[in-house]
Amino acid sequence: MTQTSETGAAPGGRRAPDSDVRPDPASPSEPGATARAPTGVALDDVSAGYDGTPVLHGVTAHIPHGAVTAIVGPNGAGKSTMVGVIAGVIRPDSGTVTMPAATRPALVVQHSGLPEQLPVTVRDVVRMGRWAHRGPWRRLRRDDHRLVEDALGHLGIAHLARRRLSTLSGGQRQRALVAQGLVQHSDVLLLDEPAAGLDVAAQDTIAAALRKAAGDGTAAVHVTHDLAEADRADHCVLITGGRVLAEGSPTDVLTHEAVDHAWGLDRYRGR
Ligand SMILES: Nc1ncnc2c1ncn2[C@@H]1O[C@H](COP(=O)(O)OP(=O)(O)OP(=O)(O)O)[C@@H](O)[C@H]1O
Repeated sequence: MTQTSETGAAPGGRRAPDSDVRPDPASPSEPGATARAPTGVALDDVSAGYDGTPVLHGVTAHIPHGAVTAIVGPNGAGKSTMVGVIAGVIRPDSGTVTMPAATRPALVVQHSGLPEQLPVTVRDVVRMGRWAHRGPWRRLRRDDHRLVEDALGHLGIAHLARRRLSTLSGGQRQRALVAQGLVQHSDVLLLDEPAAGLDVAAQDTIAAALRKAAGDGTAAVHVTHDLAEADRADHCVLITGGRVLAEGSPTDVLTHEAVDHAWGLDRYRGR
């Protein structure tokens, strides 16, 4: 049984016969399910890329539940590709991704990836997050509406709920997208550079949302270039050149030596 068949492949994403995305039978995923096994998402020797060009090379990593995980690395390291593989929108060429049974990871991309004139309000965008449970354009239930209003509140955008998304600032849009990710109540929440270009208040709001999701038992993952923010995560994966350079607690991973090596700064030392 695989889960990627439900999610489809991203443009250029391919699936090889020896790749697999496996449900973890030990862990439930429906909202309200509380007895999550402390397993998380496991990537085992995953290779993936685009149109025959490899990007990830034998990535093995563990994304724990009930924790905030930061994925860091230089530009082009493969962070978004790794998140895409976990989300199931990029099919591995080989290797396995194991996650809780029936989980549909919630993926939040950057606001800059949205069509400029999308004719939807902020509340519409957040409601769409419930489609994972109800189906597209289906009538939402009272519980769904409550979750939507809660998420609008958590992200500090309740007062913007009736505004068209296209009329908002970048930071406000990003908050709406994170709210959409939150209401999916997935076991696995993936935010790709959620705080890029945002002010300190917006960054704090999104960090708090990640922390809350982790507190609810979710594997809350964010890609970030902010090493101070990564340092506040519970778990950190440092990748460079499509390979995991280090994984573990931020203190263990984000050493001067590892950071210098990953970003190629060691060649500037000693000048
Ligand atoms: N849709 C795509 N088609 C082809 N190549 C791609 C695609 N998306 C990314 N790549 C390539 O894959 C490599 C890794 O890209 P990826 O976006 O995963 O890196 P990243 O670590 O997230 O980078 P950044 O920090 O710059 O966002 C890069 O060389 C990039 O050019």
